[in-house]
Amino acid sequence: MPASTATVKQQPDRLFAQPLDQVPDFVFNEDVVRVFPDMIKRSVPGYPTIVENIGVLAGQFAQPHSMLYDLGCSLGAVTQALRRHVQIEDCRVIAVDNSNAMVQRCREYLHAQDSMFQELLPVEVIEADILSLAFQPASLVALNFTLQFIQPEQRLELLTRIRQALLPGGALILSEKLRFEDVQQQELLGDLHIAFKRANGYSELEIAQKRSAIEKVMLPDSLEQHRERLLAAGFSQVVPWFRCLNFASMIALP
Ligand SMILES: Nc1ncnc2c1ncn2[C@@H]1O[C@H](C[S@+](CC[C@H]([NH3+])C(=O)[O-])CC(=O)[O-])[C@@H](O)[C@H]1O
Ligand SMILES: O=C(O)C(=O)Cc1ccccc1
Repeated sequence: MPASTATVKQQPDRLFAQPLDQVPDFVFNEDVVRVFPDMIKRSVPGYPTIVENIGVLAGQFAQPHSMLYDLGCSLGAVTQALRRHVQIEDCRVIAVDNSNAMVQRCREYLHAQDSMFQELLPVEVIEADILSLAFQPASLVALNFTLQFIQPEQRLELLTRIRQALLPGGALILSEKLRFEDVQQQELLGDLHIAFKRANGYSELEIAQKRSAIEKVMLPDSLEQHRERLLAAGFSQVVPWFRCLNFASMIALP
């Protein structure tokens, strides 16, 4: 499908604009898919910079005859960036998400990318739970704002399995919203994030309703928790490479 046909299905995010009697828990369904590119750009400070630079970083870590994983790929923004930046022999991108609505639209967008550019890395989009995935030897794994949606007690095991699949010289790139142990820091960065959303056109009602929709399903950790868990999973080094307000991205080396 040409990109123009695909993009008309995108809409501005007004999902929480009307008052709701009860705000349901956030799910990645068809309604979210329609507004997702707008939602994530207006909600996550630095998102476009992070996505593009994951492609650039991948160019340094990707190795011939290995897999590049995009875990919790949503509409495949990271997969597209990987394919823009990595041209290495016998590399394949494996994009995984457990939302059927996301996976369907992701495949459409990747077909559009295929029709516009030649010699892109082959890609496979899999609808699956990343917790039950058998990883093949990988030189790059991206968890771009996905770990925060995994049950906290399952995070260490997932990271351990990713670590075991990583080849020497490869990397995990982990991007997350951060929580802060210090009450004042939490309040300041939380308020600044709200100011970011307001500046991007969200009303107080939209901000409040979205907050209650995600509070039980998206559970951020602190930078210290991330570092300690990554080391416990067997990574040797954790290097934060991007930070904007309460959002950060780290490179974890095997
Ligand atoms: N257990 C799971 N297995 C597979 N997928 C999952 C699971 N849990 C959640 N997801 C998927 O993880 C994605 C999280 S969004 C990632 C953005 C993307 N990386 C981007 O760079 O645009 C982040 C956000 O919306 O803040 C959703 O598509 C879920 O369906
Ligand atoms: O909207 C928020 O407040 C967030 O923290 C980020 C987000 C972005 C997209 C879906 C769910 C959460």
